[in-house]
Amino acid sequence: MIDGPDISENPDDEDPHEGGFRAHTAITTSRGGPRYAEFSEQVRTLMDHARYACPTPEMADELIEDLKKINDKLATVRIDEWHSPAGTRIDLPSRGNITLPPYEVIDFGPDGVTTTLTFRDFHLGGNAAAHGGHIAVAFDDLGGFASAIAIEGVSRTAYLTVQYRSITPLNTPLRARTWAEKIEGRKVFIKGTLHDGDRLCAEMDALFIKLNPGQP
Ligand SMILES: CCCCC/C=C\C/C=C\C/C=C\C/C=C\CCCC(=O)SCCNC(=O)CCNC(=O)[C@H](O)C(C)(C)COP(=O)(O)OP(=O)(O)OC[C@H]1O[C@@H](n2cnc3c(N)ncnc32)[C@H](O)[C@@H]1OP(=O)(O)O
Repeated sequence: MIDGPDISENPDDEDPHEGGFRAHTAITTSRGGPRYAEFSEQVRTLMDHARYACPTPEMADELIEDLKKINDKLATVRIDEWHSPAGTRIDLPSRGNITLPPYEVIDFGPDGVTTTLTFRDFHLGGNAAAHGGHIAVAFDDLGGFASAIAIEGVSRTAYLTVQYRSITPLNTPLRARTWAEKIEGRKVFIKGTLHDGDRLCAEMDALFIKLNPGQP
């Protein structure tokens, strides 16, 4: 174990979860192999292009065949969620989880978590701005991160409110910050901000509940 949240350094060597959630914060750097970062980036680029693509019927025919091959290949290496690299690779943006908009951790500790977060073409809401749902997704993960640091354990979101203050641009490195404002028993009150330079794009107010051992 290392200092900080209840972290398992060898999540493959033990029962990796209790109830319906991880018992520990699983951290890895080698799952998926040395080129897993490039693999993730190619998937993200595919998602970005697909969001804006308007293929000709002929190209759609070709793409469907190509994508079927890739999906068939990926299906052969599907494993359970507890052992998948996605979400545990702390050396990669958003811990290698392509579900999340990519963020890079600048700093984390008792004062919270600071990251550089970039919404990409895939996260388009409209008019070159990020979709509000994706902003909430980012806040949920970064809020969970700040909560994990604050309580040195695993928690789950009870509520999460976002105030959208100004347009959140795509393909622009933004500054996201989350921190625990107050802890009352199992209740962890988390705040968050998202800035484009000095401009406030969004704010978060959330409650995370520390899970009891074995809680589903
Ligand atoms: C570069 C280096 C990096 C190093 C990395 C290191 C660490 C990484 C760390 C961490 C990993 C990062 C991120 C974390 C990942 C993901 C975060 C996303 C999390 C989620 O995406 S998670 C999915 C969405 N989430 C749900 O799916 C929840 C569904 N739900 C439930 O599972 C239950 O509902 C639950 C468990 C929430 C509570 O249930 P429960 O039975 O345990 O507790 P109970 O109901 O007794 O409530 C206890 C007290 O909270 C109050 N309370 C409860 N709910 C409230 C509400 N809504 N509003 C106001 N107060 C509320 C009660 O009133 C009571 O208060 P009081 O004690 O005062 O009476």
